[in-house]
Amino acid sequence: MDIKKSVVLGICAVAVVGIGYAVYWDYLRQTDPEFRRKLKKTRKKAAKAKKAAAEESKVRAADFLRKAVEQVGNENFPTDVTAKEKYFMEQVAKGENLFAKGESDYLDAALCFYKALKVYPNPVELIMIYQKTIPEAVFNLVYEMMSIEVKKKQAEYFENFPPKEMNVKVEEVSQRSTSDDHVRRALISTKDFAPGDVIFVEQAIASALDPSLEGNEFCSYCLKELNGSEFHDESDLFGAIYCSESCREKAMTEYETLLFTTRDDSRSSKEARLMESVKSGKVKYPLMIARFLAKMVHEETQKVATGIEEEYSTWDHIERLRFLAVNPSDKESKEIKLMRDLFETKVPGMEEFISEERYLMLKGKLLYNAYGIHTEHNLGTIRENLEETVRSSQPTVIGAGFYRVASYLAHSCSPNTEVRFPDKNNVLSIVATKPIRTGDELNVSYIRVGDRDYSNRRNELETKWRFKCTCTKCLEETGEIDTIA
Ligand SMILES: C[S@@+](CC[C@H](N)C(=O)[O-])C[C@H]1O[C@@H](n2cnc3c(N)ncnc32)[C@H](O)[C@@H]1O
Repeated sequence: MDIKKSVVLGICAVAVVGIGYAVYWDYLRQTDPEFRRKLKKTRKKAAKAKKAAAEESKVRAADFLRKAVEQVGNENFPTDVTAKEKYFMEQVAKGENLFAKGESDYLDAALCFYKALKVYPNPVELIMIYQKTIPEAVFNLVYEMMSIEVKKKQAEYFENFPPKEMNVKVEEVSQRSTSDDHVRRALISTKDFAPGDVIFVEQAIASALDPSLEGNEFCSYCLKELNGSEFHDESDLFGAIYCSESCREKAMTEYETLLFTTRDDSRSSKEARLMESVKSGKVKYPLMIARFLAKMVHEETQKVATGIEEEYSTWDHIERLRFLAVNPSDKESKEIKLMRDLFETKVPGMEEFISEERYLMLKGKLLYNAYGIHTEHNLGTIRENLEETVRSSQPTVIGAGFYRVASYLAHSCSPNTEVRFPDKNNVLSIVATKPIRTGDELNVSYIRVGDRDYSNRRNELETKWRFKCTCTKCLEETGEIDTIA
């Protein structure tokens, strides 16, 4: 018998045995209930074991990834360029060798690629390269590590921010008032203070002068009054003036070059239209939003250029601030169009980032959280625009500023702290006005109190910040003091 035939016969014999066994099997299945029961049990057990094994390997992988992120977070990475390059090349080569070995080494391979990301100057670009060059399963593991890291960082936000030296922490407090119960975030003192003590000092994320003062006596960057010495920028066709060379330079680097350096000074230019809308609407927030967005772009480009990344970006800080929703109207649609037109030619893709939802959110956050910046000058003609609900206990303000930490301060008509601008610019100081103990909640007055009665004050607070003030002063005046435990 030749080999070919024997192979065919062999196959036939196996097939016959196979068919015979299948028939016998089917017969048992149909006729023997005990067999059927056992069979079902065995199948269930096998499926269960398979599921458990898959679960276990998933849990093991998740545990590996979590621990890996933790370990990488505590690692010291090289800082100088040559050492970074060397480390990067080593990790990438190691990762490639590992994934070539097969699935069992995918986790270790992913860890190498994740470590390489830590020293690469433009991580977003590298992720895009990974997506095209490494196996999908490994890429997904790298991606998973990145999202664990982001979630961990976000979850720890209020443990790391505000920094310890600011003497305050953000905590959730439950508000028991006569009208409603809700949880709100508040600033709690981490030290004792006497009246007059400065609790913290804070730089603005973005600020803007009242439009009537732009280009006129006040510094466009720090909002300080000029004392004769003005610094103009030749390329700025919109008349911003500065109190010092340093302010001019900062404005140029952070936002001005991006926003307003243009060869087109016609009234129809995008820049001119934005300024026209700010001035005619007598509102500060569009300029603040434009500056804020430009600053974000600057922050991102700096990150790529220097490889240095702050623990939390400005966007991370902003994201957490609460706000009141702004309903879209024609006015907002026009503002959004203006903003998109302005950015579209300057930063590709930015016009998509400025979605209606994002713009309204930013506007809501600014109006809800910003502080009016006051000076001691007698500026009787300058009044807060009614639409701009910036917080201020002073009747006159020269502009507004948006701050990361001070945003969390609650209101009281008889507050234990005060917002001050001691250098007569946009740098804010929170100063104790009463003795403060560690653990006390800090508050400021969102509105001018003076001799206004409680219903007048409550009206303003309810209209602008949608809460009913139940501070001791209000409760004393209303006689409600005993109704709150
Ligand atoms: C600018 S935010 C302050 C931070 C805010 N508490 C948070 O949770 O992020 C203003 C909002 O805080 C709340 N708030 C401030 N002072 C309050 C007070 N005395 N009583 C109740 N709610 C207050 C109100 O909801 C108000 O609209």
